[in-house]
Amino acid sequence: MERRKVGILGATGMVGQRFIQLLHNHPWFEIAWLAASDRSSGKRYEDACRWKLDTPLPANIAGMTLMPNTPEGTPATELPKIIFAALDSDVAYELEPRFAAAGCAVISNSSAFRMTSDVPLVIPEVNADHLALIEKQSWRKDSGGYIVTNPNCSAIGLVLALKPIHDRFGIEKVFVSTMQAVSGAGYPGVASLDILGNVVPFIKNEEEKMQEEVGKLLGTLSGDHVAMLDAPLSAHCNRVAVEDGHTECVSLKLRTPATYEQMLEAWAEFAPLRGIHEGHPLPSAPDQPVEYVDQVDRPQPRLDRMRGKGMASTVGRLRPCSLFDWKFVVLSHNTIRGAAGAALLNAEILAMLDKLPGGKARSQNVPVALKA
Ligand SMILES: NC(=O)C1=CN([C@@H]2O[C@H](COP(=O)(O)OP(=O)(O)OC[C@H]3O[C@@H](n4cnc5c(N)ncnc54)[C@H](OP(=O)(O)O)[C@@H]3O)[C@@H](O)[C@H]2O)C=CC1
Ligand SMILES: N[C@@H](CC(=O)OP(=O)(O)O)C(=O)O
Repeated sequence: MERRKVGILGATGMVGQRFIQLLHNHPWFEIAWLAASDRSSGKRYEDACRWKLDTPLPANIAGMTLMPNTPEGTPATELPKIIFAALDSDVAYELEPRFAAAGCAVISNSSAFRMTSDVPLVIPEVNADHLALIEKQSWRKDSGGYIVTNPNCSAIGLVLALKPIHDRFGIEKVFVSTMQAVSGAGYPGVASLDILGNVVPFIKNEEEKMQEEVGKLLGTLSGDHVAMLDAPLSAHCNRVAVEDGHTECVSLKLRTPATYEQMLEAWAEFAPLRGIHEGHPLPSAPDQPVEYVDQVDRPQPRLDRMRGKGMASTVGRLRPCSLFDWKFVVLSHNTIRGAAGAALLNAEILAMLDKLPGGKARSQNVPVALKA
């Protein structure tokens, strides 16, 4: 089957590189267009980018020329209708709407529009029904284009672990303290003299983003907006000297009591995309979105971040909490499940729902709950 052409905005950055890695040999999508800042425009990708991943830069990408970063900079017939965006939020704020207005599906990583009422903030296993909001966007009505976002990298791992618990027992309040990898700050990111042998107890805007995004992700779609989850969350966010993988210590108060076995059962049985998997797999979806590890000293970033090819959220150390009900540790890969892999999964579910511009349905077998 012919693959759909896609573009990457911010292709030279940490998340842009992950997009290239994850899209290499993707069964549904093919990279046809790359752009970054004006500094990079017109250069060959291998000359503009400092490739930082542990797999080789694909040869077909190395020689591609970076295009201007506006839709007008590329002839309309050559501009892909699916754009993965990995831009800093101030740049995204300006550029993403221009691509949506030009008829592109903008699958964004950035925080710029996550909390905008008609923009879906989506983790497919958690709230795929929120994708219906794209139909409320003026770009969609005018040109067919739209913006869909994935959450902050710390919010994603946490919400995957919270969702099955919330569905069964209800969440009343959450306290979370993070230990976030340096790759989360992009490249070159945090200076080595600031982070080596050190912990930095501040990441700009991170605590605020976690607090509000969790409310939207676990909220309820109500017509043209999402009614936020009514449960307070307090976050402490810290930068630690880890390369990849965000670790989070979580304490939870539930609305109805749950036993240890019931908590583990909720995580083990959480497989909302499995029905879709059976006939028409989403290529990037992990079979088990939340994996529980029994060992007393896990999860650990180096040992557990690649579970589910970097798309699983790993939970461990479930134990009673003397302040709330339960406490545990969550780990997820910040540039795969927390960024490029999350966006790719959003694009895959949009393809399956036949919502990508210029496409045709991947499946006749879309579960009723997802028929947005
Ligand atoms: N790293 C992570 O773990 C996560 C990151 N994110 C978000 O993803 C986005 C990208 O992050 P990350 O890849 O880490 O950042 P980087 O700093 O590594 O990369 C930034 C990218 O944006 C490009 N860029 C910079 N200025 C402009 C401009 N004016 N116009 C067009 N392109 C521009 C850069 O191009 P050039 O090389 O030419 O300068 C580069 O490709 C951010 O919004 C970030 O918050 C989200 C979740 C996790
Ligand atoms: N701020 C995160 C990464 C990130 O870019 O978050 P966001 O996508 O919300 O801007 C970190 O430093 O680890």
